[in-house]
Amino acid sequence: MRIDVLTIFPDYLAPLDLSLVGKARRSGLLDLAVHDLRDWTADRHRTVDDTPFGGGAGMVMRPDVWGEALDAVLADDDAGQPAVLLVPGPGGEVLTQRTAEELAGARRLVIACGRYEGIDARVAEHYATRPGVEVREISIGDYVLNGGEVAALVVIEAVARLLPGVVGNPESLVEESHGAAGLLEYPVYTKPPEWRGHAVPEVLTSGHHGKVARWRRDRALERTAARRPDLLARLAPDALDPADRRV
Ligand SMILES: Nc1cc(-c2cccs2)n[nH]1
Repeated sequence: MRIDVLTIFPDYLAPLDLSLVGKARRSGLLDLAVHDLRDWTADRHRTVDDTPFGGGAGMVMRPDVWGEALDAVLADDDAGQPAVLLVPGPGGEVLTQRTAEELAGARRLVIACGRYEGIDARVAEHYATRPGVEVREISIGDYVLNGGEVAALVVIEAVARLLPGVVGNPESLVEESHGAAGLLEYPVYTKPPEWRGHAVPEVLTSGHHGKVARWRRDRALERTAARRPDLLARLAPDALDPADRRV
């Protein structure tokens, strides 16, 4: 997968050199480039914004600069791959694990990080008509950030970890919260067996794999019912087996 990020704060994306995403880039599993939007400005001051038509506070990001940048980035591809143009914003579709799974299936993501009061609306309008480009505005939650860079980091991590080969044990993707099982994850423990008077649940040290699996499933169901009953309601009817019903 190829991901291009356009931003006026490239250093905000420095964490993408670290940990699993950094490893995926170095191993070639993920081709990720961060671009400084100001490289496509034409004036001495490298201006990317201007006052809003209709008045009001703040500044709006100029369509001409974004147009030059996006044309250049979209044109730079090996075989005319279709691209998803992601525009982070509080008014977008809220990112869920399902969205991340969908995006992980894309060949290319281009992420346009807005700042100020946002990007001129004609940019999204224009690229939505571009063959081979799908425009999606993405929110990472119902709160307001100062720019799209943090949202880009969240989207990239949620997507990159789903790419084959990025996480060591793909099985762990099934039982994590919001994973394929559709439940919250069960509680986990490691050594020492007793810590400050708290013992590890005996079943986990019994060596009885069937009982451990049942215990974990029960805890995941209990947690989901207590904290996120909405997730239980969404489960496919056949996702719960008779043994689950007793939780
Ligand atoms: N979820 C979310 C995204 C955002 C912003 C993206 C770009 C500017 S503000 N705020 N909240």
